[in-house]
Order: sequence, then C-alpha cells, then structure tokens
Amino acid sequence: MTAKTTSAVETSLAHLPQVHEPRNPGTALDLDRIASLQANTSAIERRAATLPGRRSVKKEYQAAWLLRAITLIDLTTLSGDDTEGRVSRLCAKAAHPVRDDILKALGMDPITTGAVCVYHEMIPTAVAALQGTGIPVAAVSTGFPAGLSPFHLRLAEIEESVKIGAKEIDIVISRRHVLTQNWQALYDEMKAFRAACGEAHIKAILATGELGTLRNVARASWVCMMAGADFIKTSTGKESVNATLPVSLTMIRAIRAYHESTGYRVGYKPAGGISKAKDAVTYLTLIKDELGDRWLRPDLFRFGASSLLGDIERQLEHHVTGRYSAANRHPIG
Ligand SMILES: O=C[C@H](O)COP(=O)(O)O
Repeated sequence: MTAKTTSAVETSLAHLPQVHEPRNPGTALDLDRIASLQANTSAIERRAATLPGRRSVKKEYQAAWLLRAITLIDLTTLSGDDTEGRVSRLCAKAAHPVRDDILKALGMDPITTGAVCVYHEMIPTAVAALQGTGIPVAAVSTGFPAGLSPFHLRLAEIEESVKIGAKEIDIVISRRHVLTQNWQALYDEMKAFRAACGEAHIKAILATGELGTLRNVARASWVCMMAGADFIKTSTGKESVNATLPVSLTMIRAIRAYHESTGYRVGYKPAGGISKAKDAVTYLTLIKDELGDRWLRPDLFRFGASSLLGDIERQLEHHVTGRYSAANRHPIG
C-alpha cells in the first residue's frame, strides 16, 4: 500500500458529513410534459457502449471507489427461504463489511453499508440486529415483487412496515399503468404510497425490464418523481431483465432534468444483477459524470444488491495483499 493509495482512499471517504437534503415534495402531474418526453434509444445505447472506457479508474483510486461503493449498498436478502438467522448474519455483515486488517492497510476507519433491505416479515429481526449501528432498515412493501395484491393491502403493508421500524420503503409500481399509458393512475398510486410512508423515505421500483421501451422508462420516472418519490429504482431483481446501463442513463437523465426543473434532488438505485466490483465502479463513474459528486452519497445513491459486497471484498483483499484467497480470479479492470 503506497502513501499515494492511502491518501486517495482517505480523500475519497473523508468529508462525507450528513447532508439534510430537502425531500422531494413532488409537483402536479404535468401530462403535457410526460407526453413530450422522448428517449433517443440509439444515442443512449451508443453512450452506454462507451462505458466504462472513457473514465477508467486508475489503480491507485480503485480501493477508494470500492470502499465508497460499499457505503452505498442496500445489502439485500429477498428470498422465499429467508430465515431470522440469515438476516441477522446479513446485518452483522452490513455493520462490519470490510475486514479490520484490510481497513488498517488502507488507513481507514470502519464503514458500514448504506442500509439492509428485507421483506416485511424480517423487519423486526433486522431492526434488532442493527440497533446502535445507525444503519437503516429498508423494506420491500406493496406486494413485492409483482405488486398485484389488493391496493388497500399494499397501503396497509407500507404502514405496518413503517410502524415496526422500516425507515425506507421500496414500493413496486403497477406496470400495467405504464403499459397502458395511464399516467394519472400511476401518479395517484405513487402519491398514495408516499402518503402511507409518512416520514419514511420511499423508493419507487419501476421494474424497467417489464416496461417495454426506454421512453416508457423516462415517462414512468418522471411521473413517480412528480408524485414525490425520494428515489427511483430500476428493478426488483426478480424480472428477467434487471438493471442495465441504457436504462440507468435514461433514469439518471430524468433525475437531472427533474432537478433542473424543480430544484429537488431525487436519488437513484440500480438493482438486480449487479454483482461485480467492476460494474459497481462503472455505475459510480456514470453517476459522477452525469449527476456529479453530490449524488455519490447514501442519501442519493444506492446499489440494490445481494452479492456485490462479496466481490468487492475479494477485490479489496487483492488490492491490499496482491493475491486472491477466494475463488474469484478476475481482477477489476
Ligand atoms: O433490490 C434488490 C435486488 O433484489 C437485488 O438483486 P440481486 O439479488 O440480483 O443482487
């Protein structure tokens, strides 16, 4: 570990004070604006194809980016066979995601993940396990992942999740409202979900792999932000197509335009299938390029990921020791 590397890591993670960003209150539904939205699919795909080339990360900064990525993970388990034991172990990992010897070699103080994300039934276990850590519990509510349970039950699930300690609620939108271009219905649904959350922050999962076109992704992003979403999120992780770079560019540019238009910053959460450290760094450089450093903090960016942390750990270990002790032999490029 060179002095230059240590300094890069410290510079990257230093000065991350708590920022109290005003929450997006939403706006009236502007149907003309929604109708006028275009998505230049071929331009977006061309831009996505250049990633991560243009801003590849220098070796001495890789550890810094990887540590930053860890602080931005919603460490997730969303399996039908989840148990209290698995969730407790996940929470312990969220509180100590990096081995002490690696932190020491990098000259870093302890860090934590951004949050832990679980099903409603696992909230009490996660809340108990994370007590005193400052790590919030995020819950997927509203009949995740399909979101097709009765509307009043989806609202009740949100309210119950908040009541028992979830500080963040990841809701799933009704994809049919997008596919039928029923923007008023999507807006009303999202507003009702936001109201049910109260003070808890709400992340709107668009399930982009089921929305058909990037234009629909752009329109759904705008409608959810107009209805007061704190974050927009790509996927549940259960669709056949989850987070992709073209979808991310579309959503990130909607966030940028919404900020320019209203002054409110909405967060972004790519989720589903992001399991490699290299991909995490690509996403972070994309955010830096398109939205700027302000979005590289946990209040405005999260990865929804169940297995990303393991690969980042392997890459950090390699960075510090020069070798892999685990199965992954593919260094970050
Ligand atoms: O919201 C989080 C996703 O369900 C995580 O998906 P993943 O298991 O593919 O990382």
